[in-house]
Amino acid sequence: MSTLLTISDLSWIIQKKSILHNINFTVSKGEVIGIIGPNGAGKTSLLRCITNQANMLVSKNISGSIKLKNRSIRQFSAKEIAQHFAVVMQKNDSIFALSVQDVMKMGLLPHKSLFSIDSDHDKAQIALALTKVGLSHALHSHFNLLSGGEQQRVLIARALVQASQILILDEPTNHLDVYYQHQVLQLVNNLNITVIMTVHDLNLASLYCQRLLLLNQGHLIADGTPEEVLTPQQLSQVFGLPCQQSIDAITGATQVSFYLKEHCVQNNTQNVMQNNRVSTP
Ligand SMILES: Nc1ncnc2c1ncn2[C@@H]1O[C@H](COP(=O)(O)OP(=O)(O)OP(=O)(O)O)[C@@H](O)[C@H]1O
Repeated sequence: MSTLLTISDLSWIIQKKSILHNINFTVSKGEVIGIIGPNGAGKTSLLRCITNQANMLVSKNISGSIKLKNRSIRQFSAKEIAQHFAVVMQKNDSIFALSVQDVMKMGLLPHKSLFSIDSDHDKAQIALALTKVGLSHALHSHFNLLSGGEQQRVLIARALVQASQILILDEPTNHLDVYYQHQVLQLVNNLNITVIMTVHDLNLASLYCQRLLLLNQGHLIADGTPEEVLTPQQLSQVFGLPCQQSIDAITGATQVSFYLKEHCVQNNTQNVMQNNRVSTP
């Protein structure tokens, strides 16, 4: 697999606090990577650096390098970045006193020249993407009148029409009910493009990501398959709760569960200890 992104010695300090500390990893074409870790670990900050939001890599507080196809990301124009990355972040700007159709059209902008007219192909792309996220009926709805979950699905559909090589998603399952959590992550998996996303739900991350990066306090603690990263020892240390790892009987995926000691039923605990990998912080 060819390397798309190379992150080397990436560090970011704000007000003497280390937000990201000496991060190193590469991303190969076609990988689906989940970034996991507790609140404040630096997950969103890492995504922001990778996509060089607001040209932030020029900031003197950020050191190290990010290369896209062997070229420093600092050398890419905003339009080139948008051609390579489709980004759905958690905090959206106030663009959304718009119809769903207008929000979707914004996904086509990186590939268009100024004043170019919408083609039938564009309209078909928008309709297809909305159908994929179950919102074909919402084309003429006001974006800001949709529920949080529906808005999230529109933004993912907008990223789909952008047809970029790398999809960056910050908590894509936020606001989604369990049905759409699986729908959206399955959809993302079936795109056959490179995906980097932050995910809070470790079991969803395990099911849908082939590789996980575990961050804690700005440090990259582990990088590997779900089975390698979701170890009870690592997770109980990072999240501060006892943790057990098991294999899901239906999916065969590595799964983890956390619990408080107060919630353990004595006999069950002994069985669990015997059958599964368990660790306490
Ligand atoms: N612009 C900023 N100014 C000051 N501190 C910041 C800034 N951006 C991020 N931080 C701090 O950096 C740390 C990492 O934040 P970040 O949003 O990347 O964490 P996260 O892992 O995505 O958290 P969450 O799971 O809660 O979304 C936090 O302590 C946050 O307060």
